[in-house]
Amino acid sequence: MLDLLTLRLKYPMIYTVYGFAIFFFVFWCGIWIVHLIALFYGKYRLHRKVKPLSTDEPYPGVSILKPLMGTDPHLVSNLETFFTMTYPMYEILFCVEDEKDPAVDVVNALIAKYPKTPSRVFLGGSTVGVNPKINNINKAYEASSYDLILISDSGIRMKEDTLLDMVTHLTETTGIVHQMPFTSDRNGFAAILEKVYFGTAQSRMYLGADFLGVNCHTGMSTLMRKPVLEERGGLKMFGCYLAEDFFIAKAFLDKGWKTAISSQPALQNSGICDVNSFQARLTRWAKLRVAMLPIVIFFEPLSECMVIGACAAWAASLLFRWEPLVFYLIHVLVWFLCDWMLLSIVQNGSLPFKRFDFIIGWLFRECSGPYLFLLALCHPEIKWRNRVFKLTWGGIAQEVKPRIKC
Ligand SMILES: CCCCCCCC/C=C\CCCCCCCC(=O)N[C@@H](CO)[C@H](O)/C=C/CCCCCCCCCCCCC
Ligand SMILES: O=c1ccn([C@@H]2O[C@H](COP(=O)(O)OP(=O)(O)O[C@H]3OC[C@@H](O)[C@H](O)[C@H]3O)[C@@H](O)[C@H]2O)c(=O)[nH]1
Repeated sequence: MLDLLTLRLKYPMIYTVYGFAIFFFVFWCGIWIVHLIALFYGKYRLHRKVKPLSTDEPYPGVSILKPLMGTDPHLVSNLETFFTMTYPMYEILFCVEDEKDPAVDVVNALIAKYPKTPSRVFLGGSTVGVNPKINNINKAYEASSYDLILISDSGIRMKEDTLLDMVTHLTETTGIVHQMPFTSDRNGFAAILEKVYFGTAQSRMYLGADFLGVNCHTGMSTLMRKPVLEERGGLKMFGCYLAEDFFIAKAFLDKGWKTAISSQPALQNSGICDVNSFQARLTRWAKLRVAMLPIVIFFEPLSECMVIGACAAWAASLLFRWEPLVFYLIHVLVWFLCDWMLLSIVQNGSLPFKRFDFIIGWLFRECSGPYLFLLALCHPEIKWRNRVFKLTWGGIAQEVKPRIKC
């Protein structure tokens, strides 16, 4: 009788343990496929020579929306790159919420310096939702002259041909072309950390997602078709989300449009570059992802090198009797080498730091990543610039001291 009871308890336990081991091992194999996709697809897709559009058609005009809030030591030179692009037909619409913001003087000086580039300033914003970026740019969006809208955050730097590169990727079936987040070359440990993160962990998932058509649209530099947005009621309809980028792309995908990354990654070049604000930003983004897609609570930590390595080492020791420590160390080493290759592909040129800096930056990122994610889960309130928000499941945002109902 006792034996029968022991057997009844023992077998489900064994099945469960082996079930977990098989799941971890299969997931680990899946992650290596994502590594391979990112390496091959990144090599094939990024940094292609920009081809001019066919001479039969005129270049489509682009309205560039620049939400600004405050200044930093790089703001002038970053904004200046928007005036020196070679694209033939575009306008720049600067948006500043607070009329006393020092960014207003910066913008006015640049407009005076480049009188031939059509540009305007929109002050005061308009309260169409809770998302302060949407509130800031909606007036300019409504006043924009062209059917293509480029939303470009304040810290973004453009090359002369970046806009052309984005427009050439906008095929007949593509509704949105976005730049994969990356960074320009800056000095200091925080800059290394940012480059390592965006060029490895994030690029891997971003390239994997773009290859498989999964929505990973990040709105720091994104070109979209205004008529499609208009069909959905305009930009203001997305003001109730903090992750407006994700929901805009979802609206396009639901309507049958494709989204695509451009060949040049986004050069983030904010003059504020420190470890704390970088980590706060990653934590904020993680909170957005968790609220929009709760399944990432489980999968995102598992996609981290150190976590999946440990799970797979345990699984391999159980399933195949492989030595777990050796397995784990080889796993970390190969992951590290793949990340180095991926970063070199995304950078497409010499890196502004030594290999030793990469090792330190990479170890710091890989060890802090799971901790930051845990922090995001424990403190779901979101602080963005001078406001605090909370998100309900599904991604609808509420300001903690609400100014408008959404
Ligand atoms: C075996 C495959 C396992 C897949 C595990 C997926 C775990 C997700 C891990 C990392 C997420 C990186 C996502 C890309 C960048 C997102 C940056 C971001 O958070 N941006 C927000 C702010 O601008 C924005 O609102 C969010 C945009 C989209 C978020 C989408 C998250 C899901 C991405 C899933 C990627 C799956 C890749 C699949 C490859 C097989
Ligand atoms: O209160 C604000 C906050 C931000 N912004 C503007 O919004 C842009 C992005 O702001 P930050 O650089 O602080 O934030 P992030 O880089 O994290 O933004 C990113 O994540 C959240 C998404 O909604 C954004 O689309 C994406 O760009 C900047 O151009 C900034 O000037 C405002 O206009 N008002």
